Amino acid sequence: MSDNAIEIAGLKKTYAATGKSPAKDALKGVDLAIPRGSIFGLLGPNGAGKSTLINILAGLVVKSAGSVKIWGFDQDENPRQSRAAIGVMPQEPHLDPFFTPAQSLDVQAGLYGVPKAQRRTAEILDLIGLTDKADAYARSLSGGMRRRMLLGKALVHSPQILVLDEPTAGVDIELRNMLWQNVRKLNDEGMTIILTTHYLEEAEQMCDDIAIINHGEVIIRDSTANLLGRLDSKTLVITPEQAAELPTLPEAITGQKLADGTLTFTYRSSDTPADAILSLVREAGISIRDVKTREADLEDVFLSLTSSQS
Ligand SMILES: Nc1ncnc2c1ncn2[C@@H]1O[C@H](COP(=O)(O)OP(=O)(O)OP(=O)(O)O)[C@@H](O)[C@H]1O
Repeated sequence: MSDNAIEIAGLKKTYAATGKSPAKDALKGVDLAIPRGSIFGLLGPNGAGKSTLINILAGLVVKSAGSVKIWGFDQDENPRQSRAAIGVMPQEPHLDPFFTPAQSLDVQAGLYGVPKAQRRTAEILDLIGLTDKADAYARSLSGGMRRRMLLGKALVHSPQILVLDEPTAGVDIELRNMLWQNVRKLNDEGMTIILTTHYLEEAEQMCDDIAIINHGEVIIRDSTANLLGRLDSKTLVITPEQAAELPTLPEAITGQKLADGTLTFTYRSSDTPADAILSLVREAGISIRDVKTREADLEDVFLSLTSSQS
């Protein structure tokens, strides 16, 4: 059996033309393998095709071409098994107005054919911190609690793979922390996690591997560590003792004077030692009050890869 949780080959999706909008190739032949046990980030600008990909995995959108294997089960040949292996936490909280949280989880488990004796309602309510709301009226749940329910519902059938579509968009810090703690815990217990997020700092902290999608294609897929190593650019941030102008710089160094008088120097650490910049600054007669360095982060990598394509 393969070591991949997900194997996607030649995946295409064309949304048919409607009224005035022409047909849209949302995925143009995606190949992607997601290792078992990993936390995998699917990133990309708006409209890149991330939701389309996730919705195909979730069985909500029908692909136009290609193959999708979930936990080794081909979606077309073994639809039931492939669906049982994956749980999806969608973006939008939606409320089951007639069910309490406990009932709602129970109904969801029923939809997945989980026998009563194997239902984990109490355990899931505890995980998502809603034990004391188990029997509350649905309408009394806050927006944050409704989000928690989305996570709970994605877990009722004990899937091997959990997909989170923008789980922290617009949520407060407490809920964000709770979500990430749960993601780490589930991953430590062996669950494969796939997530999309617009917060690149979060992806940098959480994900072992990352794929960046742009215009319906995977433009890069690598470990987070390798991606960060791709740009060996560094920035030296200097606060001068007195107001100072940027000195004349060689081509390999890009300088900027910020509104607060701080001078920044961006350079490739493999070509230019920081000392060369400090010498240039001193030779220009600038005395240094403070100096800091900043490494390239995932945002820099993301922009360098996607901006050349748009
Ligand atoms: N149901 C649909 N019918 C027609 N076109 C669609 C449909 N859903 C998405 N698209 C188009 O397909 C492309 C990919 O959209 P998708 O929602 O997958 O991107 P995304 O990367 O998830 O973006 P976002 O981060 O904004 O959610 C976009 O151009 C979008 O307008």
